[in-house]
Amino acid sequence: MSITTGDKVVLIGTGDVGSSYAYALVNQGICNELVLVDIDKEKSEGEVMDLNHGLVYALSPIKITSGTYAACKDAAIVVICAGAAQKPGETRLDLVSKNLNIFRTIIKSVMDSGFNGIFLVATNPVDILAYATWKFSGLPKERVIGSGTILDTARFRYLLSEEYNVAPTSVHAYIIGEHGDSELAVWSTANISGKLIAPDLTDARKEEIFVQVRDAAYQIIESKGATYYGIAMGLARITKAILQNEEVVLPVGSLLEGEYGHNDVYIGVPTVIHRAGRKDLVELSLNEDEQEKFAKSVKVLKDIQASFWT
Ligand SMILES: NC(=O)C1=CN([C@@H]2O[C@H](COP(=O)(O)OP(=O)(O)OC[C@H]3O[C@@H](n4cnc5c(N)ncnc54)[C@H](O)[C@@H]3O)[C@@H](O)[C@H]2O)C=CC1
Ligand SMILES: CC(=O)C(=O)O
Repeated sequence: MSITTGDKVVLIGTGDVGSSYAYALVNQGICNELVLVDIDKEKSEGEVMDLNHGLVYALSPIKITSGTYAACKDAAIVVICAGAAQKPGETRLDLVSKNLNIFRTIIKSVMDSGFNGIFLVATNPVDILAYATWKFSGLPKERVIGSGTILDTARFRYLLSEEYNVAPTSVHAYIIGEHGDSELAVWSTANISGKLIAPDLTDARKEEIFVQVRDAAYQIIESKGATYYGIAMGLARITKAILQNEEVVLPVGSLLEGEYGHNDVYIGVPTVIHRAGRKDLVELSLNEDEQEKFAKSVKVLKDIQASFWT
């Protein structure tokens, strides 16, 4: 059966991340139908009311309702932001057991609806949960995408744009690996308009910038309790790339099948995104140090996978 067309999006989980994503979708005119689902129905209904009250000022018309899993049947994309979030001092990986259990129920409910579209997963630990979504749904890998390092890469590009006083869009640089503590910056290819950045910066400065990226979530959670605007805009960007068949390269969570020398793991790598979901992966030419760090990041994720899937 061919993939569902149209541009209906169903959002599961309307907490801080989900509601910010919905707000970004409406403001950017990315889809024409949005259904909000949450175990806390009152919360999703409240979000729907609030969003609808801004519609007269929205970029383009959009129908926003709250609903049940039945709404997934003809959805082009189901975006999952449901589940527990980190509390101060917790890592993303600390959430794994709780959120895996939630995902078992959610993915079954979505698939039972007759869903035939693309999953986009944001809940943490996002790489493990994207892998779980792929396993639980039985959908082809192309149709299960994690948010991967879309946010970490945006943080990296922002910090470099501040360092060099250029727009973040003119900085071409990637964070790859786990969306979490074992991620890495690909300094060897980072550039501004083709000019390599690495030779310009001392090792100490590079490390400082990387640590700011890696630990940004901890800092924001400590100061305001949660992070949501950055990821919401990243999710909106991925949604737009899918619905508009952009074939743009974005650093998302994709299944590796031999790329970068690894297999059977969802992890953040530059990936071509189009209307059928994920297309090819872009294999960056990593130097030896980056290859080693990437392998360590893969191992962190695979060790966790091994404790849930034998
Ligand atoms: N991938 C990324 O880069 C980022 C991921 N996140 C992750 O996103 C997730 C959501 O974070 P927040 O929105 O801040 O949390 P939140 O606590 O504000 O919202 C979670 C929502 O999920 C709902 N929910 C829980 N169980 C459910 C179920 N079984 N079915 C449907 N809905 C259910 C809750 O009612 C709540 O509305 C967390 O896991 C967080 O770590 C957060 C920021 C960045
Ligand atoms: C919470 C989280 O995953 C982030 O802000 O990176």
